[in-house]
Amino acid sequence: MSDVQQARSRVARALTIAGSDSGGGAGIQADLKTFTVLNVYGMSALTAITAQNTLGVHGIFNLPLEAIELQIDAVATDLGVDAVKTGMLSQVPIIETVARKIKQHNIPNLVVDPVMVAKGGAKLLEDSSQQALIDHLIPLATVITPNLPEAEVLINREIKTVEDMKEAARRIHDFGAKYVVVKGGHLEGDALDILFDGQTFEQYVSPRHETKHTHGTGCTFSAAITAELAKGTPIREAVATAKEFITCAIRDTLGLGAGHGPTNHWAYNNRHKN
Ligand SMILES: Nc1ncnc2c1ncn2[C@@H]1O[C@H](COP(=O)(O)OP(=O)(O)OP(=O)(O)O)[C@@H](O)[C@H]1O
Ligand SMILES: Cc1ncc(COP(=O)(O)O)c(N)n1
Repeated sequence: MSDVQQARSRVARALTIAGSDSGGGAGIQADLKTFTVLNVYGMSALTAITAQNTLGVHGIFNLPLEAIELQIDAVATDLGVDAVKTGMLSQVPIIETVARKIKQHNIPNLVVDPVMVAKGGAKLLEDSSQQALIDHLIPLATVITPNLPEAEVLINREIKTVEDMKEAARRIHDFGAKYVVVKGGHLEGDALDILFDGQTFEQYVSPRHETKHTHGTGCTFSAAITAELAKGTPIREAVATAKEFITCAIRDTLGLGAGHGPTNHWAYNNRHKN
């Protein structure tokens, strides 16, 4: 086996197809930091550039479809991809292009984070694009990871209780995703997430940390699932690791910025040191 072949057989490779967050807390930047901490080689295909900090989104610049296609082609045809996640895909043609490319390159282990609105309230997915997610991307997904407002939009129904979360998971599973993780970060009480495989439910619970520094929690959580799937970790364990990763990242806050600050991506590796 050549050096290159040996390295390829050792290193798990993950691709994030998402928007850039200049503040580094969410989007591509959060994903690549998470991949690195979990010992996975990270690659990116940018869909948009956002001018963003902890106070909000100050500008959104979608990239041309050709730029998105060529980035995916470049990494898939040379470096190889063991798992891929999608984040901010704001317009219908972007969603269609990304879905087509994932199919064309037969990229395994697709994690769809159906990003719709930033913490500060800025829309990152145009309303007209919601149906395109359901039609084109969710049927390809190994896992989809909606937060409560996203799940409500997808099923057009309010979610107020854990039973509602389970019903949402059932309905979203019917759209064709193999696994659904409904994140309960937006409910009160413990931070409870639910994994549904089409038959059984698994719950992941952690204490809620009272903090405003939760910018990018969803991106980081789904990136951690992606990294674990890239290594071949089974889904239940992958979600458990992601839950521990995000719990540490929220708990050991960095305290950056005047608004919703980023989480601490190093915290997971430091968790046994204190
Ligand atoms: N205050 C908190 N304390 C502990 N865990 C939390 C807290 N807020 C969210 N979580 C956990 O973080 C993960 C992400 O959930 P959340 O619902 O915040 O996603 P999100 O809204 O998509 O995030 P974002 O939009 O900020 O990227 C979940 O595992 C959730 O349970
Ligand atoms: C580029 C990009 N992708 C995703 C999010 C969502 O993260 P949050 O809801 O924490 O603002 C974001 N703000 N920016």
